[in-house]
Amino acid sequence: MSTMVNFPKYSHCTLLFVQQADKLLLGMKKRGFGVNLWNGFGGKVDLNETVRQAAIRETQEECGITPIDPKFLGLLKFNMNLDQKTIIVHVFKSTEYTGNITESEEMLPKWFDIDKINYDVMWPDDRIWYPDMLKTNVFFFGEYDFQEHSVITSSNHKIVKEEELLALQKQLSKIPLD
Ligand SMILES: Nc1[nH]c(=O)nc2c1ncn2[C@H]1C[C@H](O)[C@@H](COP(=O)(O)OP(=O)(O)OP(=O)(O)O)O1
Repeated sequence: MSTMVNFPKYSHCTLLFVQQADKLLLGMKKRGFGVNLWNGFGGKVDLNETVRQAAIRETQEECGITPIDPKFLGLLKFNMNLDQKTIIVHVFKSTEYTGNITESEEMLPKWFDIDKINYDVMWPDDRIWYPDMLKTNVFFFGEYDFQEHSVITSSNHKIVKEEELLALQKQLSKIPLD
């Protein structure tokens, strides 16, 4: 049975991927939440910015590039029992970018062959939703309960229509997408 909960504390975050042909750009988090794990680029949405602006800014800050026309693909809701908070993550993907990929204090960027992504060195939910994120024109919603940061106690991943995703975004986040 699902134990999905809503904690009073919400944190609104972004996660952006750059995918080109059979390659995906990931970064290894060098400090803070999710340290040593490989993931897309992102962080918390600041006051007075839209979610999409935050996704672009975080990518610029973390790996030096500006993603072009990031597509909003998915929403992830993480109930973190240990911290008694819910993290809402907005997932974006771009195929083009400007600038040079550079290491930052926060992230070590690296291109991966999509068929060689090692989910053992990533957040445990990633192996569930990355396969859909890597497709084209697939939209998804997922909710995950975490006991500790590395243990998922229940999960619910589903593919949704783009309109449903936009409606869910409005429902779960007070911050406008654009
Ligand atoms: N279970 C999970 N699976 C996943 O793939 N990414 C997760 C995740 N939980 C959090 N993230 C990602 C989303 C977001 O990009 C990032 C949020 O971490 P933080 O809030 O610590 O961000 P930052 O360290 O960049 O903080 P700021 O720069 O202060 O915003 O971690």
